[in-house]
Amino acid sequence: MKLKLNSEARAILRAIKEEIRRRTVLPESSTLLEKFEPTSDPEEILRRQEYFREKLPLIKEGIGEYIARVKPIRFRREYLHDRVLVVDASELESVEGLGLCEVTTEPVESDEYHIVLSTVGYGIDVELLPSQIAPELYVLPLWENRETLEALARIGESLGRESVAREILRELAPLKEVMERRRVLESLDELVAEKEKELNEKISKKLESFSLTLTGKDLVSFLSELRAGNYEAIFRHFGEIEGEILELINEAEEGLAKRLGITVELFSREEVYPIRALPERIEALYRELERELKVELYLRSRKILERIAPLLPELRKELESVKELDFLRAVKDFTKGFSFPELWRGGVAFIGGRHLFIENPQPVSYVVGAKPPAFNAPGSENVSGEGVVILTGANSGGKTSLLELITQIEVLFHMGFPVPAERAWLEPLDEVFFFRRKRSVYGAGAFETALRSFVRALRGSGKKLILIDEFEAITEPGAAVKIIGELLKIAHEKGFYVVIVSHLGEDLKKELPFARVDGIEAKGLDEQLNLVVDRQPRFGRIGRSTPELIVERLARKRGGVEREIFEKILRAFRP
Ligand SMILES: Nc1ncnc2c1ncn2[C@@H]1O[C@H](COP(=O)(O)OP(=O)(O)OP(=O)(O)O)[C@@H](O)[C@H]1O
Repeated sequence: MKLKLNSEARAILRAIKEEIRRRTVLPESSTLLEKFEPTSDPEEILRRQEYFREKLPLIKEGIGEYIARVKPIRFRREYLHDRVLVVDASELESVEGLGLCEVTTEPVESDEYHIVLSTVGYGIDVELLPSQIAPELYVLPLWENRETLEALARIGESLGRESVAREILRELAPLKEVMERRRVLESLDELVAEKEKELNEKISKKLESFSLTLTGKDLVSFLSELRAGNYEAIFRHFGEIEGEILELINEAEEGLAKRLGITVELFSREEVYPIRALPERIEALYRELERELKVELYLRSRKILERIAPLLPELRKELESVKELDFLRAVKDFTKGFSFPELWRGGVAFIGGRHLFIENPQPVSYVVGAKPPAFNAPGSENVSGEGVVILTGANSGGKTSLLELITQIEVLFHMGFPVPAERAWLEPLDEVFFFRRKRSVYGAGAFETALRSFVRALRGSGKKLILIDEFEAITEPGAAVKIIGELLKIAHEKGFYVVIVSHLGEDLKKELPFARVDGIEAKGLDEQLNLVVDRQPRFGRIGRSTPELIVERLARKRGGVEREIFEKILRAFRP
């Protein structure tokens, strides 16, 4: 049973949804709003209230930051070109269906592929399961989404439970080393170039200091050796430096080996200076490392997956529930200070209602229909269960805003949400109509349209709330009294709840003894003749209008003949 809303009431529903939507941080969370379409079913309203009562308190401050860091984790089926699977002919068909990698029944040259898997003993033993053939397809997306896992773990903590994401993160830890080596591999060229430069700088320094030592005492003995034809000694001298250079080369290669986790022989020993890393050796090193890392990654992934595979369904659930948490967080933020309305069989009543879209609104209490025993707004003794109310009062007093507030409260109530009021008593309705004032459109067209929609609202039966903002603006006051009078009689007979804004309170009251007339009034005028309005309507009292207040003020301020005239005018307002 959906609550029916006319187009202007629906616009308020849309505005409310937008408020919640803009508070969510994930793109899909607001789809949950679909589950909270306004309903007329009291049971369903209570169920939703129960849900929010239970869930909203669980949402802790700061959880939004983690929610924002949760990205979807996508596991994609990919064809892996780096491996081959050697199987028995009988298995061929079913395994090709998996579409994960090359499959053959013949033994293969191991150079062709980095990884050779087999069910028949030609490579790494596997069963024909995606998790054994291509475990990286599961493990790598998780590794790449560590931030999401970490955020999930934090969200779990904030909810007081351990997320499976924490466990998955722990299991993924052994991948770190392989992934680091992969990174190093990717920058192998730069790394080698850097080492090469460093090495040549060291050698060049050595050579400089070597030439320096020759200029000293050494030079004399060097020359005498030369004169004596003792070349052996001279070569020994050079040999010494050569040994030192070789040592530097070894050192550089050892440094690289440490980072790459593999023995390395890259630099040519033929030339002395500058030393060059041989491109074909770099290439060979790259290939060797690549293969080793692929195999290593495969083996570790397989082992990790064995342990985390049972956790993945739960992870999926947790990821899904983040949307709900995001939604709840948005609702919690939007409904801060709101309260859950009580189900009530007598119309609409609330204490301290706060308009959603007015900044720092003056809280307003209001009642249409039966008055709840605890409804204690000032002046409520003048309320005696009227279902039809005529709302009168000063221009810009807040009449339209009050109709909006009533609609907001009704819409939120029927969505199962808390409402912006200290306390509220609300009856589940079948239909809510909100007719805004049609601004200064005179003429038969607008009048006809408005009249037709009112009559449509009055058709049929059921629980209805009809809010009408100043209908007389589009017709003549005399005619308006007759029309409104008849419409409200019908509404009264059918037991519909109506609030109608009108300046014709006086005349309508005469026609409609069953209706209550409320008034929003100015507390007075400030120095600039501006109204100081009390937004709280007075129950059962016609509101004085702006012109009346201005006349009153002038009557009080002026003296002599003028004052007499002003007082005369003022008396005309108060028959
Ligand atoms: N409860 C409130 N607290 C604070 N400001 C309010 C409140 N209600 C209305 N206002 C402000 O008063 C101004 C006039 O409100 P509104 O348009 O509802 O008055 P109105 O009585 O319908 O006026 P009119 O007679 O011109 O139709 C608006 O700027 C609105 O933001």
